[in-house]
Amino acid sequence: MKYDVTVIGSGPGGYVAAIRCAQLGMKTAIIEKYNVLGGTCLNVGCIPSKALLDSSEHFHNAAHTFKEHGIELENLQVNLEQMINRKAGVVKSNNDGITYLMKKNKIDVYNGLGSFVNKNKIKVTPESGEAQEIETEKVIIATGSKPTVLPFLPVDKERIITSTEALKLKEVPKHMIIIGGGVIGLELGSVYARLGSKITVVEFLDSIIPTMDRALGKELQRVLKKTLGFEFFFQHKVTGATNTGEGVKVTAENPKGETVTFEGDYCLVSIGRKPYTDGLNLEAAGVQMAERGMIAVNDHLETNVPGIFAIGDVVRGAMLAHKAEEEGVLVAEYMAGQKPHINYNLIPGVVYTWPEVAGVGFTEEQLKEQGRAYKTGSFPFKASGRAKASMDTDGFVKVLADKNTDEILGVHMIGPRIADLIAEAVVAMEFRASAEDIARMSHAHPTYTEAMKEACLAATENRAIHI
Ligand SMILES: Cc1cc2nc3c(=O)[nH]c(=O)nc-3n(C[C@H](O)[C@H](O)[C@H](O)COP(=O)(O)OP(=O)(O)OC[C@H]3O[C@@H](n4cnc5c(N)ncnc54)[C@H](O)[C@@H]3O)c2cc1C
Ligand SMILES: NC(=O)c1ccc[n+]([C@@H]2O[C@H](COP(=O)([O-])OP(=O)(O)OC[C@H]3O[C@@H](n4cnc5c(N)ncnc54)[C@H](O)[C@@H]3O)[C@@H](O)[C@H]2O)c1
Repeated sequence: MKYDVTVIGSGPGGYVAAIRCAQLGMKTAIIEKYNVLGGTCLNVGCIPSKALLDSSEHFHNAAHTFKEHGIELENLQVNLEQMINRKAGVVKSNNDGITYLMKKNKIDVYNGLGSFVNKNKIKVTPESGEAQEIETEKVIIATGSKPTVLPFLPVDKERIITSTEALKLKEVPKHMIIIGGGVIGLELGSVYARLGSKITVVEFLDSIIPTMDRALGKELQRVLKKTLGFEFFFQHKVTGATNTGEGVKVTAENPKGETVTFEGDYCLVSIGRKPYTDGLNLEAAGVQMAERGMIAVNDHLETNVPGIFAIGDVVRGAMLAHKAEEEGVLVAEYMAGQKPHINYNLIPGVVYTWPEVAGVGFTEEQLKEQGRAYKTGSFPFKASGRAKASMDTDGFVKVLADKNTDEILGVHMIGPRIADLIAEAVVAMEFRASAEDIARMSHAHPTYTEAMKEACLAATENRAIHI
């Protein structure tokens, strides 16, 4: 079989690229080594983690806030097995959805490991059965990433686990030690803290979610400690972890250079992810690598070999599903002769804790580093009528705008339903709105979105109304 384009990997980068290629009239194939489509995001990432975050949030609210709302429950219990089964059902229904989309767009799906024979020929080796070769004019590599593991942190998938195992535990841990205070650690830590686990986060740097605007990590740390009892150990360099049979022992070096030991029953290693290219046989096509295991690409996401492209977690940039999707669309449109563009500075980052956290554009730290003249406007949710009604008063919206032109340069939020609210900031910034533009737009009352308007009012001339 000969294709115009073959996509290797069916995550959000790969399957979206395949659909866009098919929409543009290319004869398209997609190769996925597992028997289900959707990649990390759908099978062991975004979707299952959000399913468990939702379930655990219901439980936490039932246990802690329902009474205040006048709803009384007796014998509240966690049925973890049902929670995990529901999650599996959510994943399955999305798997089916992608299979349907492949059919609808007449994309041929091959299950098996894809590896280059040469730049126009790919061998597909299924788990069982005969391998076959397909010919192709162009290739999009979308093979994603895997958790980073360190030699002194031997993940045994029993007690010392990664996010993949944490999404299907058979019991609620008594004490989960989390190595790395990034997105995965805080989201999955929240799931189990809400179900009753004690959570200890051991972080190498001096803040959680350290790449986001620093004000967000500070507020999230305060709230997670207050509402879920998280304990944080910063500037601790983890040096080892051992499965003791009944539990785990984690050793770390504290800021004074002393060795400290943490004991728990599970240890989640969430210290980042690394690009995944095992088995691709890139040498056969002559594709060059960049630093840290990434595939090297140019601005059009084309590798050094003309006609071979790479997108998503396997190339530079944020390891996010929506970034991978945009890149998939860009490559398809570029192949079709269009002139697509991605503004990487406006790809939002979201953490699905409660309160949720999100940011887009420059952080205050980045603006300081650039020496840019900027002004800030903030609005706390404790002054929002909507947030008071739902008792979600932690957090704020912070807007950074150019001091001279008033153009919005960054928006950083922590609070209720922020994951959805950040879209307004993205639209505003894509259209290069000023803070006053947003401040003058009507925002429905009472909604959480009013906090964005108020923060823009605060940034404009310090004229927020409700504070
Ligand atoms: C726990 C967790 C939660 C996350 N939550 C979010 C979130 O809420 N929002 C967000 O934006 N991002 C989230 N992410 C990150 C997100 O999952 C990734 O950024 C995204 O999946 C990257 O997409 P991708 O298409 O590049 O690769 P992937 O989704 O990793 O897909 C790559 C696919 O390629 C296949 N493959 C690899 N090699 C071969 C081969 N040789 N032949 C055939 N197939 C191959 C793999 O099996 C896989 O299916 C989360 C990640 C994790 C782990
Ligand atoms: N909501 C989302 O969008 C979402 C959710 C989950 C995962 N993801 C993506 O998946 C990727 C991986 O997530 P992650 O949480 O593993 O990585 P991360 O990069 O978000 O966080 C890793 C954290 O571990 C710390 N760390 C690194 N080495 C350490 C060590 N030896 N000891 C102690 N701390 C150490 C880092 O300083 C950092 O704070 C991220 O790039 C993220 O974008 C996104």
